[in-house]
Amino acid sequence: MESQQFFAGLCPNSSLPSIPIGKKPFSIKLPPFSSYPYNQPQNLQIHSVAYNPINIAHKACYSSRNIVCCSRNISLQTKEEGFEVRRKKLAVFVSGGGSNFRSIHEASLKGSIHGDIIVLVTNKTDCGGAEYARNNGIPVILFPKTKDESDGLSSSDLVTTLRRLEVDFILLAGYLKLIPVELIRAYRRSIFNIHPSLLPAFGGKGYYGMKVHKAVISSGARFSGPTIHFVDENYDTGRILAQRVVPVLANDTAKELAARVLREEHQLYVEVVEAICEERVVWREDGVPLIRSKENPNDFT
Ligand SMILES: Nc1nc2c(c(=O)[nH]1)N[C@@H](CN(C=O)c1ccc(C(=O)N[C@@H](CCC(=O)O)C(=O)O)cc1)CN2
Ligand SMILES: NCC(=O)N[C@@H]1O[C@H](COP(=O)([O-])[O-])[C@@H](O)[C@H]1O
Repeated sequence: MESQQFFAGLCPNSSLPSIPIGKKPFSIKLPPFSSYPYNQPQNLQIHSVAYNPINIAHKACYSSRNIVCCSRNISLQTKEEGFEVRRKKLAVFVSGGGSNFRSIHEASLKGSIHGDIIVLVTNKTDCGGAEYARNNGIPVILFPKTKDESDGLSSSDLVTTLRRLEVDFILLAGYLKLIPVELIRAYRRSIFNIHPSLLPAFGGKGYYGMKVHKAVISSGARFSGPTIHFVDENYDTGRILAQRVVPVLANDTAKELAARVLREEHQLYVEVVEAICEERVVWREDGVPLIRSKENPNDFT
């Protein structure tokens, strides 16, 4: 089978070449992989090596049925072949009711998300999300430190704490403060946000909660829906990873539209976090992130 070489979002090196658009990436047959410096599980097929013309570094790209990973020392296995991708550690950031946080937590407990929420971060320790965390034994961290909240963590202390907890991914779910550049640099391609409109429309500073839905209705837009994107230094400008569309009805109130979008958010975020934890996020050559289908490894959304 000719291998397709996509590069899992977990690969530590952003200079990895990704798939050329519309072209099969070149590959060569591997030398006997016993000479490989990678600790490969014996049962995996190594399909090819993608030589990175830029730095001549080469990475073993190997795949099992569902997941391709280009890795240094990440032992990759799939459930179907009796193997297990490492279970991921998640931090969720909230400022309000936390319904997305609850959906993700329930999916983790049910087992569909191959990861655990090990800490909740919030700027409002009395919000609904923080209360749910306390009721479910999830530690709560106050961030950021402000003049009113002096016992909040500083950005550097938050990075240190999340690193010590070995957090793999950060999920923003209704968090209303700007994530500082220190955290973004410490968790490159590992911070995600859900926004309640079809970005890039109706995003940016001032666009949060009901303000978004009111703007959508006022604009006359006929469709809306949630967007999940990577987080960069600015509000809502990171690479889009997933979207869902819902209709905007002629007589919709902002509350009715918000409820319709939120129902989609709960499903979409769980699906995306499942993919993140199963290392099914891959990067197209032009920098667009895609999600590899669990059922058919040749399908991407
Ligand atoms: N560095 C980033 N930080 C955050 C992002 C991001 O994409 N990059 N996303 C936001 C979430 N968000 C939209 O999805 C968002 C949240 C809040 C605001 C906003 O305008 N906030 C107000 C303050 C609101 C408050 O304190 O009650 C403001 O900054 O004036 C816009 C978009 C999370 N962080
Ligand atoms: N711009 C950020 C933003 O508006 N996020 C939105 O806040 C709500 C949080 O609900 P929840 O606390 O019930 O998950 C969600 O609708 C989310 O899209």
